[in-house]
Amino acid sequence: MRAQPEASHFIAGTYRHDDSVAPWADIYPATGETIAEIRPATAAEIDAAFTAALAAQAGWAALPPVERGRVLRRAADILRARNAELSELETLDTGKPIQETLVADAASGADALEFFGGICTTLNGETVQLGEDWVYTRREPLGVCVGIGAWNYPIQIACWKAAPALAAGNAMIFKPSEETPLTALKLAEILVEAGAPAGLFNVVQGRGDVGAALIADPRCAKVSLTGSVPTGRKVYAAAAEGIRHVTMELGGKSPLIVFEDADIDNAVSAAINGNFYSTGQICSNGTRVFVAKSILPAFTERLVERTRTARLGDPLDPETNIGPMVSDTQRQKVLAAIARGRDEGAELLCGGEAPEMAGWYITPAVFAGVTDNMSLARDEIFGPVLSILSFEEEDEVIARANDTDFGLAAGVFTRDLTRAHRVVSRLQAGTTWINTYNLTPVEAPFGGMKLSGVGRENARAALDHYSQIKSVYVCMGDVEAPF
Ligand SMILES: NC(=O)c1ccc[n+]([C@@H]2O[C@H](COP(=O)([O-])OP(=O)(O)OC[C@H]3O[C@@H](n4cnc5c(N)ncnc54)[C@H](O)[C@@H]3O)[C@@H](O)[C@H]2O)c1
Repeated sequence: MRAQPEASHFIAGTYRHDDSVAPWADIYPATGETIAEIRPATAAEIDAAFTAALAAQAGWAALPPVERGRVLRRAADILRARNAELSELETLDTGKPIQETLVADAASGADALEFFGGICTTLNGETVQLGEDWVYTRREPLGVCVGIGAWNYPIQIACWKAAPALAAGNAMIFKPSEETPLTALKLAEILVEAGAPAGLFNVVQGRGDVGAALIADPRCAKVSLTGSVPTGRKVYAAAAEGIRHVTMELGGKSPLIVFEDADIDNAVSAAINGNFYSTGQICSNGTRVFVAKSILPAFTERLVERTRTARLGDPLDPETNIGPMVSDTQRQKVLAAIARGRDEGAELLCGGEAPEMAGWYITPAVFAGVTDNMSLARDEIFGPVLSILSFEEEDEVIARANDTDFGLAAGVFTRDLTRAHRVVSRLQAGTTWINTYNLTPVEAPFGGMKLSGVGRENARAALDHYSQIKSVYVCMGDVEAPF
């Protein structure tokens, strides 16, 4: 098997698993070939992960921040040095084209480790003067944090959670998605190589039941989930039992609004990036493309013409820009959403087919004539399906863009400076773009409003979500009492 790790879990600095547990097959989505066999964690392995994490965390939190930061920055350097091999592994696990994984996955994880390795030295409290007396605050770690990942950006998600968690002095137990178990193990190896104490970052494998067992453990101080809204509801409820801290990075149905004065080619590029990158398996995708009526024909023609040039194929070929879906299950869900869209009366202008080739491919689909109540405009599809809706007025499009339970992201294309800021300020979304789409640098907070989530990843904001404030009142005089 091409990508078999030494064992399924990485706990207390070493690989291990219980041979008596039946494995599942980890499959390369482009061929259906089994590339590794992975075993779910047992209760004893989950216990070992908490024991190791707790033991490592106290000493780690006591280090001067600059020393913690140095370890994270070294890990960033190792990730970058191994980018080619990590990218190939990520492509095998997810089916994403190598031209994407080389630039967007381990590379973005390295950015997170470098960024949080730098700013953890600034995680300070404040002093509040109260006459003679004063209060100072300390930003303290939470303890052992649990990270649970989705399958679309496995190593990026692991790094986006581990980097701020460790920077703030916590330990982490990370459970990757069962579809993509491999690269988080590499991150665990690399952190140890960079100088992190054994047990600081552990990886345990499994499905939802293992995730649930991690959250239920009384030693879990926080859970950060990247996943769908239905899973988010379960994880949030489980976390509530133990009053754990939470970060929820959930799904979306985001609007991309193209006004009549937009640069049409740039807007088309953004629509392509915001719908078909990673074969459409991106939470923040702008799947509802609202186009001003006056430019609808020009925009649609250009979009379809360019979408037809997409190159499906072997994800390891550098020329391929559309890989397969992550699993056959996901492909079937997307094909069903496409069929429903046609039944509801939307017009399929191109794509939306499962080509006759090995692997779980779907050609990128563009629908026109989509209206607000169609399932295409309401449900998160999580595949290469773009819907065009037309609009006439600014107020109208803002109201329609906000008419969704999700609120992850939104984009606006216009050359009118004041309109751009005015519209963005009224959109109910946590991550927004003006004249671009889906750029997520580590320096910018990322996360959702409404059902799309709670808390933020990246930027300084993430450190707040991995630390808690202690206030210390300092009395400089005598203590008065009534008797
Ligand atoms: N907002 C973001 O940052 C972001 C990023 C990527 C993906 N997503 C979302 O993720 C979804 C696709 O990923 P997916 O199909 O892997 O999501 P999913 O919700 O099916 O699974 C996510 C993770 O949760 C685990 N899980 C499932 N049930 C659980 C339970 N009861 N307790 C604990 N853990 C449990 C799974 O094993 C997996 O590791 C989409 O909805 C997408 O929008 C969000």
